[in-house]
Amino acid sequence: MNELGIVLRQIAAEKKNVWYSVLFGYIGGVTAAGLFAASGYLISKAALLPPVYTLTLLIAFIKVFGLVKAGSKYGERMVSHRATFNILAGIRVRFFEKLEPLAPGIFQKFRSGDLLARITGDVESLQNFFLRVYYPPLVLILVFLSSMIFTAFYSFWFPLIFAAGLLLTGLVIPAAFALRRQKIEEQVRESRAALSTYTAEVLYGFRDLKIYQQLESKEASLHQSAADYIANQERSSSQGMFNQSVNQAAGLLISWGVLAAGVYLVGEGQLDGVFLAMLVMLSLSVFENAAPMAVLPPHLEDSRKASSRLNEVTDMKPVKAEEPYESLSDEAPAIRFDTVSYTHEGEERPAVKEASFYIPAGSKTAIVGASGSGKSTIFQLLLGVLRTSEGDISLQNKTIRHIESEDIWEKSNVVMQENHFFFGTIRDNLQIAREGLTDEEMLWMLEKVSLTKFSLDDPVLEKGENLSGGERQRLAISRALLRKRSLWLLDEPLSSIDNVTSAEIMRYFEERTEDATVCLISHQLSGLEKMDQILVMDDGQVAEQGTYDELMTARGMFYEMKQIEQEILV
Ligand SMILES: Nc1ncnc2c1ncn2[C@@H]1O[C@H](COP(=O)(O)OP(=O)(O)OP(=O)(O)O)[C@@H](O)[C@H]1O
Repeated sequence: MNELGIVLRQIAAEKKNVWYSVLFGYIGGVTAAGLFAASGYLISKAALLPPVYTLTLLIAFIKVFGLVKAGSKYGERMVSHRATFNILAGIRVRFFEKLEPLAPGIFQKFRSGDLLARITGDVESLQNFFLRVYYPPLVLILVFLSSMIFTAFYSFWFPLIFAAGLLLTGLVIPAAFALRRQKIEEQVRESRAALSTYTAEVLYGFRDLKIYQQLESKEASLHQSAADYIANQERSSSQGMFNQSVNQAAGLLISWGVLAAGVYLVGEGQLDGVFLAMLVMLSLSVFENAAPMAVLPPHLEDSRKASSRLNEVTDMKPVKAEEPYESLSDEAPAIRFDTVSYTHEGEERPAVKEASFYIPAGSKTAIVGASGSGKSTIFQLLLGVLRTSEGDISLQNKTIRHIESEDIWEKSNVVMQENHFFFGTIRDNLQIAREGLTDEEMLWMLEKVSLTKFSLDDPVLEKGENLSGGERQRLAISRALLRKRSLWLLDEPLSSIDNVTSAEIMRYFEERTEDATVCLISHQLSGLEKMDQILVMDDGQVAEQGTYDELMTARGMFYEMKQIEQEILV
């Protein structure tokens, strides 16, 4: 039951609606039984030609029972569904609250389609926990107990038959079906996750699949997984109906048992025959409530599995700062890496090995090195997206262990190789830089990054699909420039931009960042003469560091890289 904690906590928060659901459910069940029982009694009594006022009274009772039953069933549906929606909303909010701090590293563990299936399908399936597992058995037991007390006035046999019937329809039959259902529900869940994963892959990889002419085969897999999901759903619901029907048939058999016992007791002179129809009708009505019990175990199992899948995500520990927390000032930070190592999850080789360097406050540092040498990992460590216990990183002489990642992000301007753009307009995408930005400021910035062909109202498609690679980079850098922060982390921000435009942007950038600490990852070695320091990464290690002139004089790795670059350019 531990794994159901996520839904039980939300149910506890809905106490009032839960109690009302039980109350209305109980009144509905008892009045339905009363309605049937009174009808049975009326039919028998009418045959004995009683005074008219007796019949009128009975009919009035039936009408009242009918009205109260309808009202309370309506009330039960309303409050139980209100409770369910509130519970689902609460679970979603809680899930997202837990997911948010995990977001930077979440895709190392989960595929996006699978996450989507958890957020939608698994949360959705938890609605059955409250509606079918949590409170209906309570209502059923209360209605049964009331009926048993009522029928005990006629003979002790009736409560005994009712109890045996409750055991059979509420426990034995549902338990017998549980195992078979469990397997089917597992298949439904798996096929739903597969469908969601295939859908995400086809959507995200549509262009590449088309280019590599693999779209058809992927689409075929997608159709197959959709067909599997539908087939599994069909099997699941037809089996659910079958189980309910068997349970209903068992309930009818019990009612036959009530009839048989009643006939015997009438024959023995222990029961007045006028009550026979009433008792049978009562039993029919009460056992009708027991039929849905057949689907309780699978719903319980389904909810347990769905909760565990959600817990798998929410139990992940976010990379967090430790106490005592320290905060960064708005000043440009000095950065120190002291024998820092980091190995990515699932990898054996460290991406960064015992890296040590110092970046003075307000200085400009370039990080160069072959692809895969650990440059981006250094940035992720610096941003607190990744954390390591091997070595220490400090910002403004404070160890990063005590600084919350949000604090670092708040003080930084980050332009990565790929930056995200939202569906909307250029204005929407620039406005996220800072509150209160005016159109003039944004237009001015677009001019500085040579994006004058765009107006602020021009549309931007999801992920900036309608922009070229260079335009996306320029938009990203202009967004960062509008933020005005004192730490700049740039991961090849101009790699898709032509040299002339790139040089212009860099000139403006240098003006704007005179006092800031700037770290620039670059594959291009020209223009690095202006940097205060260059770090050369090789296989996760800092192989060389110094000014441009120092490295060229040393004739080491940087010098060799420069020679190769020149040979290629000539
Ligand atoms: N999320 C990850 N999970 C596992 N390994 C990773 C992950 N990200 C990077 N790596 C590995 O860590 C090493 C360093 O990668 P990193 O991205 O830091 O290199 P880089 O120097 O920035 O490369 P590039 O210049 O191509 O961007 C590589 O071997 C890479 O395969």
